[in-house]
Amino acid sequence: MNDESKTPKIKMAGKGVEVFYGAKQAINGIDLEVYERQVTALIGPSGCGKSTYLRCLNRMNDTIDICKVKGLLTLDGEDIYDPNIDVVELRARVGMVFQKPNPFPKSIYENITYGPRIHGLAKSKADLDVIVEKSLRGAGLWEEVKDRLLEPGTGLSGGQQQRLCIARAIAVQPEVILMDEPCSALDPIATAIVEELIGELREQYTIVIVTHSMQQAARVSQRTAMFHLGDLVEVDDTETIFTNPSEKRTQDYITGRFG
Ligand SMILES: Nc1ncnc2c1ncn2[C@@H]1O[C@H](COP(=O)(O)OP(=O)(O)OP(=O)(O)O)[C@@H](O)[C@H]1O
Repeated sequence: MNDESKTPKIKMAGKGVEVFYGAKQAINGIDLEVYERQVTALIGPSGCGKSTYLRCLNRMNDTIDICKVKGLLTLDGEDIYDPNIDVVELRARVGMVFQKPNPFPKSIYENITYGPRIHGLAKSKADLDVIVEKSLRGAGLWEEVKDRLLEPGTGLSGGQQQRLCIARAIAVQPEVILMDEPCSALDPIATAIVEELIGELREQYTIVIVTHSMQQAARVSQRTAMFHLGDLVEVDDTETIFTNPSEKRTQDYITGRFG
């Protein structure tokens, strides 16, 4: 093993991150690093700020009027809240998959091609065809939909729709994929398929996932960050968090004593 394989690169970092909704503080000054090509899980009881923190990473909180973000957040060392940052481009580099599958009310094909079109990633229909096949294969959906690409995305099953949303996210060649409880609306079989997919995606992408399921965090992530009441309680290798956490609050949460 060379040094590089031992020390993963920091892909995204937060330093002193505070988030306010009006006068109410939801994140109390968090430092958190996300390593490249790893899955980082954000866990903690309801309302502790997991989704709020996740949304800081691609400035999704900008869409909420009363929300103010302070502190430093970087992507490859670059301040993503710098006024010169193009937010549309940032959200292509840091894509997002939501809790409820939300395909556009358009065909499977158009769901995938919308992003690449607006980002100018394709010059021709042939280019788009390649992107569609590659993205659907990447999301493990190609075999199931290749004969019905012009049918509405909303006609797919819930699990297929979520994989379509993952395909849509990867179609614009992101570097980071944020997932906010991506399996909470899925049945156990669809959940297992998406979890397996997350394992494959991390070979190419950096992933940050919010999950309420301890088992899911343990299965899919390499690092786990425990949140409580707007604080980062601790962050460590997933195995350490689940077998030997440093903090009592983490121990209590993972053993079901609160939350
Ligand atoms: N749009 C909003 N307007 C006002 N307050 C908000 C908004 N979104 C979140 N909050 C508040 O911020 C705090 C953190 O919420 P957040 O959704 O980030 O927590 P969470 O850990 O993701 O919760 P859950 O697990 O229930 O999804 C909560 O007190 C919540 O009520």
